Amino acid sequence: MRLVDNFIAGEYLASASSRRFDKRSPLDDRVIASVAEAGRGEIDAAVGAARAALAGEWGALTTEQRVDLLHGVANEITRRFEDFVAAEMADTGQPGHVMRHVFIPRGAANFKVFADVVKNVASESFRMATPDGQGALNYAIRVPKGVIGVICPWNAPFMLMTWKVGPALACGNTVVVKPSEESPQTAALLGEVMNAVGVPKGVYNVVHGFGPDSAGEFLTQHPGVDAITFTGETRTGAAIMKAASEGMRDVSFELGGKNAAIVFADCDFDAAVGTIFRSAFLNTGQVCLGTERVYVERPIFARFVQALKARAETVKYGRPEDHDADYGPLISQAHRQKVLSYYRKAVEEGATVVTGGGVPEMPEALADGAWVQPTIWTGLADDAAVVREEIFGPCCHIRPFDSEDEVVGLANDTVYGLSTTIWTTSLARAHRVAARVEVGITWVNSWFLRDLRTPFGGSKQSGIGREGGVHSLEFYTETRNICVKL
Ligand SMILES: NC(=O)C1=CN([C@@H]2O[C@H](COP(=O)(O)OP(=O)(O)OC[C@H]3O[C@@H](n4cnc5c(N)ncnc54)[C@H](O)[C@@H]3O)[C@@H](O)[C@H]2O)C=CC1
Ligand SMILES: O=C(O)/C=C/C=C(\O)C(=O)O
Repeated sequence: MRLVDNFIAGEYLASASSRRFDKRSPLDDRVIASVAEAGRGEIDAAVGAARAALAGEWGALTTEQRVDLLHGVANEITRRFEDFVAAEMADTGQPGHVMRHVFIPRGAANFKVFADVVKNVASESFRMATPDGQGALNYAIRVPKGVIGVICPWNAPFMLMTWKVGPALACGNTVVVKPSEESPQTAALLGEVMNAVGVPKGVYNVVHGFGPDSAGEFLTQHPGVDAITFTGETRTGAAIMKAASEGMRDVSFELGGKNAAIVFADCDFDAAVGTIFRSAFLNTGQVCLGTERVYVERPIFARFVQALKARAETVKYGRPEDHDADYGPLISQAHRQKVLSYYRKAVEEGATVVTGGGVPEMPEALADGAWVQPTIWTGLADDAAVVREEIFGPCCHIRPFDSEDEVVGLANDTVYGLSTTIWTTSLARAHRVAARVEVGITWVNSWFLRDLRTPFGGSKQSGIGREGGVHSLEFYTETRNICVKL
């Protein structure tokens, strides 16, 4: 069993209270790690180390020196690639090929891309007229915000954590990261990378624990934290926003979703089925950008339901290291209870269960894991809880529609607004519908194609702010204007 400790000022430390919690494997519920739970003392120490680093060596680096260090971090992640893959597979139980091709390379890219953004971004300037005719020159400078509190979820832990830490450090901030209690290992491992590359002590700190009355709450309430970036549940975002209002700290939130796929009859049918299969079931449905509502134009509705069902019934359950396996367990027994409660509710609400709806038969060694079947429903009312609430599991409801106006209304009939996918071969319709759907991110004839320079974030209750490319600079720096009389 692994010991996972806090990482504060460049050192791995247990907590002064000696409190630890167990991390269990999603595959079979075995305890795989004992994690130090940070108390208020550790949060004070981590925030203090982060403040000291700002005032010390880190704060004195030039942009070019910082950029070089962050390229070094990316290269060291790549050198330690298999260690990160192993740590993430252990925490999440998800297939190795997803770690190798998506989540861990993205972690390295998150450092490289934002280092390059910061190196190449221009600052704005305006020459103005003055009564004496000489004029004045305004120019803006960007300064780091300070100490950033980084609160992360468990579903793609390394990718989502570095998506925040990369730009925060590129902009010259320091960070205190609170990974999810369900996925502590890759954030801890990144401390070794920081030390190996020579990132000054205190720039990157990690504190472990839970949310309320634990490390998450202590960190977000800490007055030494200048801004908070968070990915996770909308309700948690509301609690963090309250904490951030003390001291008027800025927040950047990526929250829940109930994302729609809109499939028109003129679509490339096989591409739509194949990609919606991935968007509903990749990572066992635990992707905030994933699809839980599918709207299909009536002429192809029945064929689409049958094709997605056939595809869902081909998933191969297994351990992350099984080359054949493309489908893992949910993150935890607690999350499984939540997802299964929606499986039951769907039936109570009158759904037709097209496929799944329960727990698969697993071999004895995996019988205690958090496995659930990929599940498809039809026939639910638009106001059913299963159609309205984020489940965050491998499931979707498919409903027919008859017109463009109708489907836009259905897609927008939600408190969420994270992402959508539109499937059509009509260019005009794609542009028209994309402009009307109230979400931060729309993919046409695709899903999860990520260019890290683009604005990323949610509308309505799916988030606050945009990150990505120069948009990240808006959150991770403060812009100051300097006006020089000529
Ligand atoms: N949009 C997304 O990317 C994600 C959405 N979710 C949603 O959240 C649900 C529950 O997953 P959780 O990990 O429990 O999400 P969560 O929002 O409860 O937790 C995310 C992070 O926030 C921390 N946290 C929780 N309460 C806090 C508080 N009061 N103050 C400070 N930090 C706090 C947690 O310890 C964790 O690190 C999922 O079922 C799903 O619906 C979860 C993960 C990602
Ligand atoms: O690609 C990104 O930067 C973020 C993706 C977000 C998720 O996959 C998620 O939160 O589930």
